[in-house]
Amino acid sequence: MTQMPTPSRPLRIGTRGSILALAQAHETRDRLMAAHDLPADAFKIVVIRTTGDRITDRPLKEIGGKGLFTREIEEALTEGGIDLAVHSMKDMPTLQPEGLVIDCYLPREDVRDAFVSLAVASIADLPQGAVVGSSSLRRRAQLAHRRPDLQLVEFRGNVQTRLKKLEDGVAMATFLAQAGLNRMDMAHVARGPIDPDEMLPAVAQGAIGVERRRDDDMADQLLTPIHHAETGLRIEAERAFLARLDGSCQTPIAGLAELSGDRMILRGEILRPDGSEIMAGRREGLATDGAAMGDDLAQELLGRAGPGFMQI
Ligand SMILES: NCc1[nH]cc(CCC(=O)O)c1CC(=O)O
Repeated sequence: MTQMPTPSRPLRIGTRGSILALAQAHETRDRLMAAHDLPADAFKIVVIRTTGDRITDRPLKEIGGKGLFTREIEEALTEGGIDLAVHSMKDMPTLQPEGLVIDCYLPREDVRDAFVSLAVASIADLPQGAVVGSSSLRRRAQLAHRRPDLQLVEFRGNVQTRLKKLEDGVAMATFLAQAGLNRMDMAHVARGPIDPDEMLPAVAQGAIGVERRRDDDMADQLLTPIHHAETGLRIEAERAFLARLDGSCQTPIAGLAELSGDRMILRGEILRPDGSEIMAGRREGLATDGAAMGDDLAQELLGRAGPGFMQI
């Protein structure tokens, strides 16, 4: 336990207001309380509404731009309205604004996608031509690649909205991150996680990062004992892979780093949005070399794909 100065005011933790985001903010607060033996009222959770929360009637890829779920939160952090920001790393742009840094990661949850259906137990059990709901470019492309017979429809909204759509017969199945379901105690709504060999997850899926102002030494000291180093190494590798590819958020990208002792295996893939083509590869090396492995793997895939691949 570190000896912390008694804060003269509560430490403000910024988050989105969704049930999942609040669960993540509370987990962060609880870990900080335990690490520093601080009471709950040493912290204040501040809910911030983002562009992605406001616009619910259009697919996110149409709204475009990076950081739909994070921009307003980062602005509040920069301006000093909050002291920490808790993020799903999956939603984070690869670069943080000047003056902000993410160097604290909580232990990663399940990285896998979950299959959700009231009718069938798995992708393989979906009948020919079945309708599947997803607005994720990656999941749509991966599914189209595996099962070109399926019909894809846009599906947005929170878990409840999506389950209602399944009940109403809008689609026979959909996908959610297993991590989000676990954190909301809602794993029972899914049929179970999908093996990454079948559907490679999004970069940083299941990982929570805590952002702070770079020059805020108090925040740095607070966060150091709750940082999970293994998660940090994996996210560093996956995000280096993403950063090299990231020219357009219109390209389906998947990536997953796994550790075995001091070794890391990084898998990555890029797909055509219609699933007609996939470029996949892997790197193995020292866990501490993840950033170089990610960058190198991305360059290999870009080279194999050729210049036209990343544009639609
Ligand atoms: N794109 C929204 C989003 N951002 C993070 C999660 C889930 C939690 C996580 O991956 O950490 C989700 C929902 C989902 O994909 O089902």
